[in-house]
Amino acid sequence: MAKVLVSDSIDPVGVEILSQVAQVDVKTGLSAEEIIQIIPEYDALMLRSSTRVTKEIVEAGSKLQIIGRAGVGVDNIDVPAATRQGIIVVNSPEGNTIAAAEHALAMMLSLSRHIPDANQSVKANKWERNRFIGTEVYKKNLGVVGLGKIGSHVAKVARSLGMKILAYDPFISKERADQLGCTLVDLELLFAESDFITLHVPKTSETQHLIGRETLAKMKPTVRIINCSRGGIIDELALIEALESGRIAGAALDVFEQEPLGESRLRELSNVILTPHLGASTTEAQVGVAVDVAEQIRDVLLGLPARSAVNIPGLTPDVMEKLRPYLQLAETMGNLVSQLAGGRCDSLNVRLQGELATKDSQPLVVAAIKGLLSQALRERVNYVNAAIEAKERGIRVIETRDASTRDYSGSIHLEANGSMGTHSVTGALLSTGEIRITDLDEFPINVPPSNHMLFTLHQDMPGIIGKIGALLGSFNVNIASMQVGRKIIRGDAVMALSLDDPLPEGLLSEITKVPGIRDAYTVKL
Ligand SMILES: NC(=O)C1=CN([C@@H]2O[C@H](COP(=O)(O)OP(=O)(O)OC[C@H]3O[C@@H](n4cnc5c(N)ncnc54)[C@H](O)[C@@H]3O)[C@@H](O)[C@H]2O)C=CC1
Ligand SMILES: O=C(O)CCC(=O)C(=O)O
Repeated sequence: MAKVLVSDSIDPVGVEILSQVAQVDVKTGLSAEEIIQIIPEYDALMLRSSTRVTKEIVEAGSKLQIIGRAGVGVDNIDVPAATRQGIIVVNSPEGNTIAAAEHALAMMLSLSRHIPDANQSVKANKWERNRFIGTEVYKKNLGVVGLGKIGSHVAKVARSLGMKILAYDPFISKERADQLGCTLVDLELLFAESDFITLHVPKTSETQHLIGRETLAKMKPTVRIINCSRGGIIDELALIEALESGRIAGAALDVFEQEPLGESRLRELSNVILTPHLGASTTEAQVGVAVDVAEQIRDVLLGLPARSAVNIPGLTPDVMEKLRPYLQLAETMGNLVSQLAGGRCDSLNVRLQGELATKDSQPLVVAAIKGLLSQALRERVNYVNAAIEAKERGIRVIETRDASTRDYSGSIHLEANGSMGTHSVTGALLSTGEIRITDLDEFPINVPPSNHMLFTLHQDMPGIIGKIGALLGSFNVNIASMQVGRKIIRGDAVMALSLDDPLPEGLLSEITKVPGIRDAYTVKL
């Protein structure tokens, strides 16, 4: 019989479901070393946010088929390590949405009316009515950073409280924001104009310290900040300083850079409310996430696909086998075109060409959408939810198939319309299986994708390539390869450069100032 280790406390209904197919051991509070000792016996691991699934744990789990996170964020699991080991990682993308949104709203109202302090005062036999003068949220600006599932629900409820919602989410269309009654603004404006700011973004390298000393300095002195997303999105030390100096009015935190919260000056501040990562802690959410994840673990142990795998597509093995090399191609092209078009795309045209123009190549469309959304949703987007996510974000996906062949037996052409205009790319595979970008904005090129890329649209004229090379050199950026594509001599052309180093800040705008350069884009693949 299969064995499942449940390493954090989950609702008993989850254990019941798992017990249908496996022996279930609930062992909470184990250290990493203790988990490493016992994990080789287990086929599945189920956890919440307390267990940190490190690379060492993953590598010790020689029998592990699946790791289930009873919640949304998988930042406590080394997903790349699990993927390398062929372990499916699943989560519950929606099970605790309402709970987390309601916690953020409760934190906002508690802050504005001093509920925790007033409660303590009455319990200490005091009656301090003048000490707890609050502030109304009605007609105030609420800045919502991250307008995904939780952020959207917060926005909806806050609107009914009479608040004006300013939202920042580079991956959400204006139409979707309009539907929610939110005004999409840039982060600068959101920070400057908000009376309350609530964070609902995943923890990524982009969101790490999204709020820090510099950004806090731009906020109103009356602003109150709520963080029910992840610790580390706010620079805790900078926040403490801003609260201590009265630079901002208050903060309510459910999540921390270190959990459980250790020694911290936060505990001494009267303008701060702290909760111990309770966002998902409602009876309903705990049942929801436990059922959602336990069912997926049960299914995978029975050899069935998982519905919310964050790292492995839930495709049937035979389709997967046939399309595998092209899935990566479609995903890379989706990622590339999303970065060229700007995050907020409202349409994606997918043209499957040559031998890919068949009915069962549908997963390639999904893979292209997954790539398109990967900048916004990271590991949260998968082959199962990509199409729904695109629909919810107001992205129109148009598929066409063209069986005629050109230089390659099969190729994928994508065109996306986003905040930086309409851009297109085509990609194909060499006989070795390597990916080539064969067309950019209808200009023929032939370059492999690489980690750091620079694309320019320019006028084909003598000296321009040298100028770009010299400019990059003066910033110590090494060029790995370079290609130019043009249709007519001295007409419009594109340049595609693979770089060994990321482009330093400010260099892109210098490039666009070079005479003859019309546009320049950096891309990370
Ligand atoms: N405190 C708690 O107990 C809980 C915390 N969470 C946290 O809340 C986060 C959000 O959850 P959901 O709304 O379900 O996720 P979601 O994926 O539906 O929404 C996240 C949104 O953030 C946006 N985003 C990504 N990068 C961004 C950036 N750099 N700037 C602005 N927006 C960006 C995405 O476009 C997306 O719309 C989760 O990642 C998790 O870390 C979730 C549940 C419970
Ligand atoms: O398991 C929990 O209570 C935390 C939930 C959470 O942070 C998440 O779902 O991302």
